[in-house]
Amino acid sequence: MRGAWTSARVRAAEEPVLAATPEGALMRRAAFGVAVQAAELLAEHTGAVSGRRVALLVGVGNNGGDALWAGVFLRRRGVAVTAVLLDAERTHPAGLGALRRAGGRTATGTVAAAALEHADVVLDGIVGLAARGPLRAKAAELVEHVSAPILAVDMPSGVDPDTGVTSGPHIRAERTVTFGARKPVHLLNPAVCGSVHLVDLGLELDSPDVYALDAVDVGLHWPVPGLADDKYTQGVAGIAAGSSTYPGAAVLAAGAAVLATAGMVRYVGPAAEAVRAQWPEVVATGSVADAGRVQSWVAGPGIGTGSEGRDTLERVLADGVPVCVDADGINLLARSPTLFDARDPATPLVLTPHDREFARLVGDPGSDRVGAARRAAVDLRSVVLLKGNTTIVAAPDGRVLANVARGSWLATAGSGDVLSGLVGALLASGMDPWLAAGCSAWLHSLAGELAARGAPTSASGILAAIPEALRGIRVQQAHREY
Ligand SMILES: NC(=O)C1=CN([C@@H]2O[C@H](COP(=O)(O)OP(=O)(O)OC[C@H]3O[C@@H](n4cnc5c(N)ncnc54)[C@H](OP(=O)(O)O)[C@@H]3O)[C@@H](O)[C@H]2O)[C@@H](O)CC1
Ligand SMILES: Nc1ncnc2c1ncn2[C@@H]1O[C@H](COP(=O)(O)OP(=O)(O)O)[C@@H](O)[C@H]1O
Ligand SMILES: [K+]
Repeated sequence: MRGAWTSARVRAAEEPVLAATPEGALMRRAAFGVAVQAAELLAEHTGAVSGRRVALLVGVGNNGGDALWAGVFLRRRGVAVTAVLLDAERTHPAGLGALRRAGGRTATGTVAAAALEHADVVLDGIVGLAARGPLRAKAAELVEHVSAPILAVDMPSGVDPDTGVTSGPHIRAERTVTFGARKPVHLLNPAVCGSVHLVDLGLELDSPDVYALDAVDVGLHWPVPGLADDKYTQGVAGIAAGSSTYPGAAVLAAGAAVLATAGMVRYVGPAAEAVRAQWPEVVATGSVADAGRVQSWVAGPGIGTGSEGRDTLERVLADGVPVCVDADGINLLARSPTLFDARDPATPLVLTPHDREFARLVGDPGSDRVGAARRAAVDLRSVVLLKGNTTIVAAPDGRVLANVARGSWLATAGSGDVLSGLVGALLASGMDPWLAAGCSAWLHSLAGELAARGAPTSASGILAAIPEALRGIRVQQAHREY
């Protein structure tokens, strides 16, 4: 798993390393990493390094200092470097002196505009860890002149380092070189960072503020039956979904659970006939009382918000096994919070709201979706999976992971029902509920991409792509084992 740490924690971790190293050593190390990546970008885009032009956008702090020192290293490779200073008086003195000695130039006014317009690559050293708010007017005006690829120093300027939120003009980088540790922006808003490269500064950091999964993580955790397993030992997932009006939600959620893991799926509800017709392997009954034992429940997709749905949800929450509550189940909880009392707080609960359901439950998530999901998880003593292009999964113990979707094809009717079936299957396997929700979101996104392949798909298409997505991560796991 990759981790990211907030700017305050990275600063705190830098302190002892700064104290133990000669002055400027850390900055030069960081800047060298920037120069290496800048040279690579130059070579990729222009076919050469020596003789090419790099412009530096230099703010008033150490982020600007990094850019200036990177300019020094690029000069040594024969690059023409021009620094555009946002405030000459407050520019990093050692960096500026070193760049001048190395033959770099500084520019203001129309010369600066021309340097930015003609650069082959531009380094964004406007602001880093100390960033607050969007680019200020002067910086924003200068950035207007840039059409070359931008390499962000530490992070793209104008973007909040800890939330990834943009609220005005900001840099959109092709590549970002960050130092010491990834910051949340790198996991939460990769669209503005481009590819992220990490320069190790020897910082000591544990328990990241935000995690992200990759294919190997998901492949390693996804349950695979062993020699001694049978259909029961792998966990039986129960699906309480659908209604006579919405049988499709039940078919999709049950189908996702069938395809996600081996073992067994039970269904309860008024859509039993439709579910059986599509998935003959599902054991379908009319009510929770008749369902037989399960190791997890999914409750909510398409159950409506009437008394029947409410009774089902209450029974499921009282069943003493992990539950994933989605869609109408969340609306029912929002409308009647006393329903939460049916649950033993020690039994895991995963809530999977989209923004509007989240708002009904605990209020508008706002732009800081990580903060909102984290608070909701603590308040509701549940894992909260807040859906969106970036899906946030927060656990009541404070762990948060972010899953950035591969494109937006998942935004299609019934897609969430498929996700809830995946979560139910992984909960039944006994997986940690936070990880179960995270792995589900990750695989859902991959299945969406495989189903779409560049053209609109459907929830049924996403469902049908689950086996291919799983085969893909099993291959990754096999590679890791040898
Ligand atoms: N510490 C270390 O060991 C190492 C640190 N390293 C590097 O230092 C960086 C942190 O440097 P830093 O602390 O000097 O602040 P930095 O981010 O350059 O900001 C400077 C000033 O910009 C301003 N400003 C704020 N918002 C703005 C906006 N939206 N648009 C425009 N301007 C804005 C604000 O000043 P103000 O004008 O408000 O007085 C702020 O004080 C870090 O990201 C990494 O690159 C590496 O060398 C590795 C070793
Ligand atoms: N713009 C988007 N980009 C990527 N994924 C998205 C986007 N919008 C929604 N999604 C994903 O699509 C799914 C939609 O779920 P949901 O809103 O419950 O739909 P439904 O109720 O129709 O099943 C979620 O997994 C969500 O994360
Ligand atoms: K920057």
